[in-house]
Amino acid sequence: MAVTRNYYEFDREQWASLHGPTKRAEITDADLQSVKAFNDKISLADVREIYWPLRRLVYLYFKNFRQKRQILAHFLDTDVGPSPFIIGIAGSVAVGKSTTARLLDLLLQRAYPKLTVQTVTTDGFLYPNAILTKRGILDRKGFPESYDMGKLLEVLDAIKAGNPDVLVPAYDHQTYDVLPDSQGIHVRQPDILIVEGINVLQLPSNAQIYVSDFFDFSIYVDANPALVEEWYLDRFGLLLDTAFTDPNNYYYQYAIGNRQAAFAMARRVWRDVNLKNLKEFIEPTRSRADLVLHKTAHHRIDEVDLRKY
Ligand SMILES: Nc1ncnc2c1ncn2[C@@H]1O[C@H](COP(=O)(O)OP(=O)(O)O)[C@@H](O)[C@H]1O
Ligand SMILES: CC(C)(COP(=O)(O)O)[C@@H](O)C(=O)NCCC(=O)O
Repeated sequence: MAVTRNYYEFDREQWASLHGPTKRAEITDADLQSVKAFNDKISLADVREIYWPLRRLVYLYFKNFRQKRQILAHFLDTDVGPSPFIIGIAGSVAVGKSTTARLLDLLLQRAYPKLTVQTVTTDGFLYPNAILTKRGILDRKGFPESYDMGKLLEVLDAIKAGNPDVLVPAYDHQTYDVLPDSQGIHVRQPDILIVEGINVLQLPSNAQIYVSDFFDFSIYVDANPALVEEWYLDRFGLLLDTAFTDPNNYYYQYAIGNRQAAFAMARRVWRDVNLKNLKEFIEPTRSRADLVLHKTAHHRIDEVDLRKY
């Protein structure tokens, strides 16, 4: 293990050895199959070698968090009430944040069935298209000014304070717009909450409080932007053949039109919007994460960096 800057750096083999003593008892082959079912492209080797140690680390931090809450209650001689352990997951558009979030969610639930785990994404905090259009920033979707960060902070505050039912707005990639509140997600005092989004480690200037102030653990999913572009275009190609063929879809015109023109448009969107956003606003937040999962070709994780302090 090499220690550099503020991180311990592990290659894949070193990280895989940190699975802990109970690894085999906790997860069965049937569980692995259910992981596979949720995304058939997930490598089971990644689950064993990367996600089992990660789940163990998260659980150790979770136990420590609970102990600290008990100490606080003891000190104050009062019931401090429930408060979730919150995990933030950041990284580029299409790097695999939501896949990482869902996988970690599933593995935690499998290993610790008495705990409740919920996952939310921050894209529901984008301003509606009508507002973005009015402000002339529809082509800046995903950039800091396209999110209602005040609302995100309020919602996280309510969740962290143990509010029994907090509504998290949702985003629909189909219509390319935020959904009405009736279709939001209700966060109901989970033990662990995973919050995934490109902006979760950002520090907006003049803010008094940051999203990451609510996190007890944070992960940055990292990869070479040239690879992420490939994954973005792969996903675009898949959607072109499936979701985009729905006439209500924002990209429907491309699904029924010339395929080459559609890909040319997707490459432009990648270059002018998502890559620009990655370089200017997302990548600079990497050094704030507690853990960096670095991916190479085919989403294979080849290095894990763990923050020292
Ligand atoms: N570990 C993985 N193995 C294989 N494919 C993956 C993996 N993680 C993500 N993908 C694929 O990469 C694309 C982007 O992943 P996604 O989780 O949707 O990214 P994000 O939430 O960061 O935009 C999707 O097509 C997804 O199926
Ligand atoms: C809604 C998003 C900003 C969020 O990204 P995600 O959480 O899916 O990684 C992104 O998917 C997006 O729509 N970007 C704008 C440019 C584009 O159409 O890709």
